[in-house]
Amino acid sequence: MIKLPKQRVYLVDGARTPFLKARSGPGPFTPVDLSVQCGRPLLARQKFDRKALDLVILGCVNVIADEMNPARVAALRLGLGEQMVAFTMQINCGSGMQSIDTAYRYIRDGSHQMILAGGAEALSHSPLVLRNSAVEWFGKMNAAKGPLDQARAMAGIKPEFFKPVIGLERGLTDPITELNMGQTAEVLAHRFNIDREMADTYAMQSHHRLASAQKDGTLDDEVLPAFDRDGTVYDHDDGVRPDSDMEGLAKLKPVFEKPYGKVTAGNSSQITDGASWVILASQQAVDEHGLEPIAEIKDSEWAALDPSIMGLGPVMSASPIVQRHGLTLDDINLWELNEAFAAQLLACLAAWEDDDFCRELLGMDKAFGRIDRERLNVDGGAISLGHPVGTSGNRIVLHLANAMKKRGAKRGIATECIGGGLGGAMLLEAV
Ligand SMILES: CC(=O)SCCNC(=O)CCNC(=O)[C@H](O)C(C)(C)COP(=O)(O)OP(=O)(O)OC[C@H]1O[C@@H](n2cnc3c(N)ncnc32)[C@H](O)[C@@H]1OP(=O)(O)O
Repeated sequence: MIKLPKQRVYLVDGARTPFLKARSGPGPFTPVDLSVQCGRPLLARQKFDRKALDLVILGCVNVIADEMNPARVAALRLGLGEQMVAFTMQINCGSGMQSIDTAYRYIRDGSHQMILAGGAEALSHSPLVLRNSAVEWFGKMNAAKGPLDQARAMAGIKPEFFKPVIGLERGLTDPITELNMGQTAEVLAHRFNIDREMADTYAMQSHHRLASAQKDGTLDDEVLPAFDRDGTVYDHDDGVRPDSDMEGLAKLKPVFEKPYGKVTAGNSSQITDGASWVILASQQAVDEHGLEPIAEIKDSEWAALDPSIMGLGPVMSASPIVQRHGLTLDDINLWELNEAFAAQLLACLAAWEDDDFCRELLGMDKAFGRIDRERLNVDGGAISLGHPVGTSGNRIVLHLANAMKKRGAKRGIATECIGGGLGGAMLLEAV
């Protein structure tokens, strides 16, 4: 058997679009448009020739019909040439991290030197799935020959045809448990006693942190403006509410469990469009092209758990990484834990502090420990900037690398929960 050399893998640069809140209709950009919008300026600022890239991988949950394999469509629109191999990955909210992990493993194992790995999602363009009777009716309409046939087919129209089976909830219901993602957060709020005040306090902090990062220029290299065909410029994450306060948050009614639930529009991640790319390179590519890495990727882990408590995916995936490196939670200087819901994130923190949970699910003899809140999601997260599901995993790795560099942090973990009962985590180290 051929044994390939293990190479060190570096994150050398990355960028994303602003995250744009999905409003009533389709937003200005499709997943590929978003990928091209941030991919073009990202590649333009590199020293290396585009031909030095070996592969393009893109995570995307809701692929749209005229952009099948969006990775390849984006690669061609980015001018990466007909020879560029490009594939798309789907593992729900883990898609954008899975693209980085796959790139990391290819480079580490020696088969590739430099890979463009991204995530793209336009939730405002999510396909509407119609019931079979409606699809049959559209088929008859299409096949109708002549006005009489058409009139006959038209007469069969029913109002129910216009009610999608999967519609504006955008595929956010788990098919096995039939729980909406928000309901899984309610399960965790109940299990770990997360009350409304705790969830709202966390949500308010997310908005304040993002607002301050936007103001002080922290995101300037990371978030590149996007331009639509009318010349409108989109230059910031537009879901942020800098003036968010406890009074306003407290007025919101629970959305997923009425009337006593804890999860509201204010303490949930937002439905958003956005894309993100990172460039990963081997030591050889770094030396050859004179690149300046931001961080080194040291390890990754995927975990599976009961879909109804999928929100604990970060605990199940990040813990084994910390353990196998002989570290404690306190040795991790920065955390990016995707804010699917405030209650879900707080439940993860509570689980790590819970003797019973750590015994039962992590096989430890007591609680793992406490994560310092000042090291967690330091510049906001999906509650304030939104959660384009196929993109977020990519964004949190990119932002973790940038935040580690800015703050001189030695180690960081990016981790997220994944609908369907999975979790993903990556360990980064300063270079
Ligand atoms: C594995 C995983 O990652 S699972 C997670 C996957 N993602 C999800 O499940 C998405 C979860 N989020 C959602 O489904 C949606 O955001 C919902 C259903 C919770 C809310 O949807 P919407 O009602 O469209 O939310 P919207 O952001 O428009 O807020 C509704 C109202 O709440 C109020 N509101 C929202 N945030 C705040 C806030 N911080 N302060 C005060 N009021 C607020 C506003 O009044 C707003 O209406 P307005 O802006 O028109 O005045």
